[in-house]
Amino acid sequence: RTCVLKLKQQKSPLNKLLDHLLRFLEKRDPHQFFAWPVTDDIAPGYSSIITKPMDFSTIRQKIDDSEYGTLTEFTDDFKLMCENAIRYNHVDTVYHKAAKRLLQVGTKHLMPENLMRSLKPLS
Ligand SMILES: COc1ccc(Br)cc1-c1nc(N)nc2[nH]cnc12
Repeated sequence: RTCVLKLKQQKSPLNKLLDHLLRFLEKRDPHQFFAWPVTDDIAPGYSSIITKPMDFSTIRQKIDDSEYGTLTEFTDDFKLMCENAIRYNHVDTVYHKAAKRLLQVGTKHLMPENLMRSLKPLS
């Protein structure tokens, strides 16, 4: 029985990379605004304005369920998460500003030439 369990836990190279990238991106959200789904209690009317919610815990679950076939699908969810906060929150809020900064830092490190930098220690 244990051998089957071990096989299941074997991570694919893509999942190892996405795991590494997620941890890197989560570190740039010190206030944990993006750690969990935004609720209507936290942000009135959020669910009627933001039709495709996304957060780091959902991204984590999708990695663990091998739902990402490519890096682009992961990057799209990361950008969606940031853009939701940029759209819902006014420009002068801490959430709008945090989302813009996270998006800028994240896209920089998700570019191919910079990806190699974070890939090297993994190889
Ligand atoms: C999970 O969301 C939060 C958690 C704790 C706190 Br304090 C704020 C938020 C939050 N609030 C708003 N208005 N917009 C967001 N976009 C992403 N996070 C948020």
